[in-house]
Amino acid sequence: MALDANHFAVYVAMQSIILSFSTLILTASGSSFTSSMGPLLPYDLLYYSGVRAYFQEDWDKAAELLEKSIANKESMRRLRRKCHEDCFDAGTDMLAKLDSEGGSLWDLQALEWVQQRAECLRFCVGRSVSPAGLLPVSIDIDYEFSTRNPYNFLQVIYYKLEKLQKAASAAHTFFVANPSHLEMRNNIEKYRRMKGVAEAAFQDREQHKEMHWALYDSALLSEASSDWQLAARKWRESVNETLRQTEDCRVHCQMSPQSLPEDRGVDGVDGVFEKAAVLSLSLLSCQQSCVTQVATRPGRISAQEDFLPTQLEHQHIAQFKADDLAGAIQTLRSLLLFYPSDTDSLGNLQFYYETLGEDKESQDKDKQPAQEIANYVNRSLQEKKLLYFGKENLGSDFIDPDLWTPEDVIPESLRESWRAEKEKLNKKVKEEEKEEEMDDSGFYAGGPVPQVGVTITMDDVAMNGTNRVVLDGVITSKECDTLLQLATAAASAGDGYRGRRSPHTPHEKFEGLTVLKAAKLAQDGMVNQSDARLLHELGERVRTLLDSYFRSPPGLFFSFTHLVCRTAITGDQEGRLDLSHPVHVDNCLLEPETGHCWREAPAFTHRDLSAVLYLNDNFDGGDLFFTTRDAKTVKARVRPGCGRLVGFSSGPVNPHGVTAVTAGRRCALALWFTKEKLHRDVEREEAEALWAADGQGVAKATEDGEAKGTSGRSGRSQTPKEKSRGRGRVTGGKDEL
Ligand SMILES: O=C(O)CCC(=O)C(=O)O
Ligand SMILES: [Fe+3]
Repeated sequence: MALDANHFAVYVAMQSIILSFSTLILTASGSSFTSSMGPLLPYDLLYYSGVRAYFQEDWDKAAELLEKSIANKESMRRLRRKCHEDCFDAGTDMLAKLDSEGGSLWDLQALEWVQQRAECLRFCVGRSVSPAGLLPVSIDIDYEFSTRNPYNFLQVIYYKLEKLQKAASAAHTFFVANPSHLEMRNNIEKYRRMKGVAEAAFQDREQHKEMHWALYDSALLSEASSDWQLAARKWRESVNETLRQTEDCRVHCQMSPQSLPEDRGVDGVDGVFEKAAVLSLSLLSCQQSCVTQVATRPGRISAQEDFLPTQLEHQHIAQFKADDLAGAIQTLRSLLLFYPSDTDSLGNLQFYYETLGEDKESQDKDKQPAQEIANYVNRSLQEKKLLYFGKENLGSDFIDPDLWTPEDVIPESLRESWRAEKEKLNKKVKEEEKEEEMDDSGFYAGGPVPQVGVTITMDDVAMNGTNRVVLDGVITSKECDTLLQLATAAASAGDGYRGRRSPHTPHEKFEGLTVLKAAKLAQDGMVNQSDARLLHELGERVRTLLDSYFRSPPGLFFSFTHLVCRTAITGDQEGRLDLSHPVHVDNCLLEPETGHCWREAPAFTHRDLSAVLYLNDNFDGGDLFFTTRDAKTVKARVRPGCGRLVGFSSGPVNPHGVTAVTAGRRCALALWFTKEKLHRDVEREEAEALWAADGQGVAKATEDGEAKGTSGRSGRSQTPKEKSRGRGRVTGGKDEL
């Protein structure tokens, strides 16, 4: 059976570790793995054993062991949390004596407190966990779990066991944390097309650990639909859940084995006090890093800045709009704990008080900030003071996760070196931006347009930017009509092409049809074969035009194509302020505040050239526009119309969005191209193979980008692909924008 390259490495590493566990495996593989009783077995051991069973293709055993390892990891976490709570008071009576005890005994009392707590925890954890379970887990295993790799194995295992619902759920769970994993994307697409796999199967099994994100997103959604009461409630829940998750993470720092830097650890030269200081600083640093951990979405590399304050900001606005002024004031005062001198917040507070008509005294008395936020901020400030002291005087390391840390907490010497660093960084970012404005994509607008009847309506100059173009006359009105009809026919065919709410706005419906879906619908007789072929063929036409106009380097591959319609939901358009598609960049995550564009998942980082071929203009709104990097100033605007093609390089020089579609249906053929063959659209090839198998050769892209006829290619299997050695394969995202 084929092995994934990464998994092969893991396998080799594991072999040696498995040997040292062999005695335990022998005993464990008897009754303990299947029994829910008895001490908790170490989840790393279960994981190693599960992976071994996987490579032996013992699917039942592999499933059982891997599931058990996931469950045991979770049980371990819960146990630690419970022991933390049970032992919270152990020895605290000693602390009370510290103040009153004269002489030199205070340190013994402090030590006694530490000892009593340690004894309580050791007993509490030790009675439920097997001795091996108390050993530290290797970094490799931690990494495997943090990237949700157990679900990568489980996906294959359940597929082999023909438990497709479970396989789909494992695939989805893995994909949430690995959104750029190309194979899994393909597999998910295939599960979706399989009979007997319900939509409900695509469940994130780890979602309970990331509940705050679900709440955060639903709060945003309520906001977008102006349901302020619900939004205020959701924001409150999201804040509470964020605090809870942070607490959970902090407990984990206390309860899991702490490793010290090599030179400062057990064998270091430090005396007892220095060692104690290093240990406590490493604990505090771990606890502070929970802010970053909780603010990082699964699958993302960077944390969302100012996560908690941002939520409070949203919450108070939602409360105000829901007429809960008292609540808004309390939340705003909580927010002010982070940024006490923020003029906007102070202005808002004043406004709220005036609206309530209260005097200052009753204001201060009644509406104190939420206690849990006050505790959070106080504790964090104390920790930061200690950590900065350690950084300045004890050589320890600390990366402050917060933007709100007041200047006076940071030692002057550090501030100075930071200022210098920041200046250097700013200079670098500016230089990078300049370079990016110049667009290093390898495209150079201004080449010939090799099709009779096509005109250049707007070029870089007319569009105030770099590598942008509007061409007219690319397709005929008959071709527009055919594709519009295809969209309608596919929509009414139902399965695989159901209109759903737009991912960007609740006021519009959104439908997307890929070439492969169209080919399959045609095969099933749901749409015209020739219409489906036209969808494919027009893509080729667009590629030829843009390849030439942008003088692209040899080899421009299709990355994703879909026929997409956005329809205004009637009766739900009043006072719309949102966009049909917010300002974005196609191949990176735009951060308008800094102007930086992060080339990381979930952006489609491999896209190099974007194209939108419009099919109609009988709708209101729906203009495409290009902006500056801060997403504030519109630099160019394009009104869609039949046969109009917009092309632009997909990088940071081209931030763009679409204004709200407030009446009618706006349809376009959206395409993205990539210079990397690895990222070409294999679904497109699958469609071509389908036609070829039916004896209908199609014009197909060859590797160097030329078109030629093909026939007789064999179709690819419709099963999820097993992990394969080497290169990944990609299709564009499903129903993506
Ligand atoms: O439909 C359009 O005009 C642009 C859509 C777009 O920007 C996108 O799908 O990324
Ligand atoms: Fe776009």
